[in-house]
Amino acid sequence: MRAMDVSPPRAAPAHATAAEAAAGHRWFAPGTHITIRGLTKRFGDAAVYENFDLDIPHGKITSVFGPNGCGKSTLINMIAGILPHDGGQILFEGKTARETRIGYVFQNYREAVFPWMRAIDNIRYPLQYLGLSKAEREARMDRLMADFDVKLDLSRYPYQMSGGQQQLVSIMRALVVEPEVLFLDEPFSALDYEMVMFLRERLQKVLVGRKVTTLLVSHDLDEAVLLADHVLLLTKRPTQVADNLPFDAPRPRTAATTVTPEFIDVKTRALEIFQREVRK
Ligand SMILES: Nc1ncnc2c1ncn2[C@@H]1O[C@H](COP(=O)(O)OP(=O)(O)OP(=O)(O)O)[C@@H](O)[C@H]1O
Repeated sequence: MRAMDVSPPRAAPAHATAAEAAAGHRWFAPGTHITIRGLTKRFGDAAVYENFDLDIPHGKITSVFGPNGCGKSTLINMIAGILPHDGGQILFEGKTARETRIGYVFQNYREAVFPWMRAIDNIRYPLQYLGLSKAEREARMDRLMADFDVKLDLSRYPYQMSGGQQQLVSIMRALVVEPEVLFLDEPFSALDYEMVMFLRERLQKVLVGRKVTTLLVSHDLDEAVLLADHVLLLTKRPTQVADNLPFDAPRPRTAATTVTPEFIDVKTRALEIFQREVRK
């Protein structure tokens, strides 16, 4: 039997190769939170990912953008550990997804919130699994309420709330565990614009303030760029990284950010890369 690798995770001076990853190395480049090496995923005979490598930076927001069906949701679901992969390695500073506190916000909030629970109980729900004292659970709830500055009556049930309000509940529920990594799959796509602006603004404040490593899948290029520290552009299948564009405009970013030259420059470059990939 092979001895288990019980050495502590360690930062590496350079990137690990896929072969090193396959050999069970748990080291990671400084500043990197998620290290993906040699990732492979097939659905039947169709390879979605083949020997895919990626480093995701710590405490930053990375937007994932790419051609239709290239595997954006598949990627974040594999990283989050809710979809198995066929080969390769995904580590969070040397740890597995199970050893990492993760939050996930789905596009379909109607299926994500518990209809039989009041909004406040939906938000509080995951805290019972963290083994915290009552005082600490209450402190977490208070911090979250203060961060979001919610004016909403949270004693209501989901059916008494608008779609945007339900998505706010599901975002708050994902954040109450104070995740190290947050996954957002098209979180605003079915919401009205006023609510989208409110959620973008509050979410940015919390994620940047708490330095949560975030992966956001968005079909809206404006949104992908607006919220991101890095815009990860993917190719068609088998999917590879087409480019990874940094965007370091000051925060908070608002609708006014979208008319700045920096924003337009990154968006234009992203669009060129996207169109090149779609035409291939
Ligand atoms: N459970 C599954 N069984 C078979 N094929 C699947 C399954 N899940 C995804 N696929 C296929 O894998 C590919 C990637 O799917 P995925 O949903 O990750 O892409 P996406 O980039 O998020 O798509 P979209 O742009 O439509 O949101 C698609 O061709 C999809 O049809």
